[in-house]
Amino acid sequence: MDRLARVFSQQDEFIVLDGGFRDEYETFKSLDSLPAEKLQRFQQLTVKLLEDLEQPHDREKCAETSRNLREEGNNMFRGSHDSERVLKACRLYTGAVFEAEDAKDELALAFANRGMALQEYGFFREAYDDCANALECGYPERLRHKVIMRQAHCAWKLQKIESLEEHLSCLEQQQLNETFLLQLEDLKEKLQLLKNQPKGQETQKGDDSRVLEEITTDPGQRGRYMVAKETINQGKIIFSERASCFVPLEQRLICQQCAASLMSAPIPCCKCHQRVVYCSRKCRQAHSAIHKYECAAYQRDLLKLLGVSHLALRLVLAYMPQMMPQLQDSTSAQEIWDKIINLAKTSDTGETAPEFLQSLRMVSHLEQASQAELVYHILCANLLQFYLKEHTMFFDQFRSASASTQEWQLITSALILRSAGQLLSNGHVGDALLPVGLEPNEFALLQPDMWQKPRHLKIGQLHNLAHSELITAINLPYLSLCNHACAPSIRTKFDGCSVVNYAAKDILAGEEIFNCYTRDYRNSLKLQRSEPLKEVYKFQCNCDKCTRTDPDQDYLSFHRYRCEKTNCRQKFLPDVEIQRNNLSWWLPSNADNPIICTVCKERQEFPWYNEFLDLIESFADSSQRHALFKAFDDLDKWLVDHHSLKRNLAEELITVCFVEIDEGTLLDEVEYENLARIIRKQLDGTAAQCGDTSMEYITQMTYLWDLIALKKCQSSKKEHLQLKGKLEYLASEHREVFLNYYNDFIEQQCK
Ligand SMILES: C[S@@+](CC[C@H](N)C(=O)[O-])C[C@H]1O[C@@H](n2cnc3c(N)ncnc32)[C@H](O)[C@@H]1O
Repeated sequence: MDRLARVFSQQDEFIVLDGGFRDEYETFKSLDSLPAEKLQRFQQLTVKLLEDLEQPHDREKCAETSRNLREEGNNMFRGSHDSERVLKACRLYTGAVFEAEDAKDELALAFANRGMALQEYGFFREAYDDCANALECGYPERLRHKVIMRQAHCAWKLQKIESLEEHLSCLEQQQLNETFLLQLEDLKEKLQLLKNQPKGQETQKGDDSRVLEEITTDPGQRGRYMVAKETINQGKIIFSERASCFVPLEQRLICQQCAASLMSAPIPCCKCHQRVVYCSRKCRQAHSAIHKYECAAYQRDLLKLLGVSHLALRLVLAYMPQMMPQLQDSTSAQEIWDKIINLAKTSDTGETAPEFLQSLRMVSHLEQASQAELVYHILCANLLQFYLKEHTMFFDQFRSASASTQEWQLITSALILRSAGQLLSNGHVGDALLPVGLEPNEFALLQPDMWQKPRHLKIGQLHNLAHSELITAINLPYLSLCNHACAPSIRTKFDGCSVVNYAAKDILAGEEIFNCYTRDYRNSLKLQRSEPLKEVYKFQCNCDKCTRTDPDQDYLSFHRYRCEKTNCRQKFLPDVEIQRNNLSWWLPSNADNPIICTVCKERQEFPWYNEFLDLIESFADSSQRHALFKAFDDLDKWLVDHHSLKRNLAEELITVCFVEIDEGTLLDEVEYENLARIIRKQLDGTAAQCGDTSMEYITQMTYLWDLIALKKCQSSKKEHLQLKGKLEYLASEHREVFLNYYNDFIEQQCK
């Protein structure tokens, strides 16, 4: 980052924005028209930066590290084949696959061995892919029949008749020993059985594809927005959208094509130093049209430095081929740019318009950005365009176009800048559930302590998925048409690179459908929301919640106290102004912001707070636990209704309890019931403040599921079904895991 900041601060002085920002094209045109010597100095800095980012690569070292990990995997696999050891071997082999990088011989062996372990564990689709990976990387000729046999076996398990036929016919042409001949005969019989099997009925999809919403335009600042065409009941799906452009946040190792976060056999790009992975060969193939232009940037670890401009680059890489038919006859950069702007002005805004057109039409407030912010985005766009020119074949696609390559370079810089500006006020971030405390280079499905078989957790392990993280920055131009209100009308479920939007309440015909760009009115003060809305989205919120006489009443209802002074003991709501708009005094950053009783004006000392934390610390000591549960109940004396601190303290208590349980501490019956009671109370508080379909609710719910699965608390069938109903709001990869857990351990208790 330092290096980038240094170069950008040197390049800064070359950017002259006399007369302000006109548009993206004019900005780069004026940069291009700098005196030749200046322009050369400016671009030399870019060249030097890209050179400096190059990283040394020692293939020998990679091969050695990979070999060692593979051997460790072999030792693990050679022992007993209990499922935990097999999964440990898969994890070690995954390390070998990653570390091999482009040391192809080692890579082939690592893939082959991982395929063997995955097959043993029951991940047949992934094992099949790994066999293909091993063969592709040049697995030794004399042993290839072993890998093909394994592939055939997986194809049989996956009921892929054509692939099975193909592999068997390939094996028939090989010289096989007796054991392999027997296996071949066996698989041939299995193939016949598969072929004779009656075909499964095609399931009819219900046709509920009525469009419930439409886009309207306000000529003023509010621009386009979404309204309900008919009454939409709470919980109904309003619309879904699949994004073709997203980037992993914080260099997270999720599938670059489908954003899957639960991977048992991640396939890395072997060239870009373990920074890019796919969940399958299919995804790797589908992403190759983008990755061929990004690989060299990942090799230099350039993209993590560029924030929103990386996503902007993806938009340009993905949409350029779709725009080309309309642009390729233009003879000058000016003409191309005018056509792009005209495309963006056409009126077709619906869900059915191609994604690139929907994206071209997204609003941008770049003209209102500060000079420093603007210059930063200009320099990022310039850097990326220069990178594409020097290190990729990106500009080859313009060879048959009428305008010159230089003109396409200008257009590319301008488009990256334009997309970045649009994404600043239209981009979204997607979340997913991940195991608590997972290292960035570890994979959830390969954690041996958690799983009993593929996608089936061990009993009592669901809470280890109780951690929601932001994993993608994602372009969803249709969802972006929703304007903001502090009480959103939708609940957005992120499912990989798709979203499903549910009605968060009943919406009447003709009513506007709002998203919420910030924390909502129950989770923030008006002032805390209005700053980012002004800063990032450039408007002042006039929604119902912000314009009522007491705009903070809902948030404050989660901050009601009873005064601790004996001569007062009145219920009070803190005064937002006196509290300097920050009521979370328990956070270390707010330590100098004590709460004052608005009735007696006395400062509150909250002695019970530290006492409670001390009791949590000594949770392992069974003699203290009773006092802790009692202290939790006593919080009701000072924290009124669903005070948000009560939720926080419940969370601390529940987390510590489960850490102890995971480490083997056994609670007695009463303690478990107490714990279940606290979790239920916590869920009630979460439902009140965040909603009972929120990620907060779902993550907290996992603790109760574990106690029910372990038969450690009383629960009713009604409660089980209520909890099961929340699965709807999970991404499909997680829903499968939760549903397996329900079926494995909870369903039977309903009978
Ligand atoms: C994600 S876009 C929403 C769609 C946008 N109205 C359009 O025409 O494309 C965000 C921008 O819409 C405008 N906007 C969104 N909500 C608004 C509101 N409640 N009041 C005024 N403007 C709003 C702001 O310009 C904001 O930067």
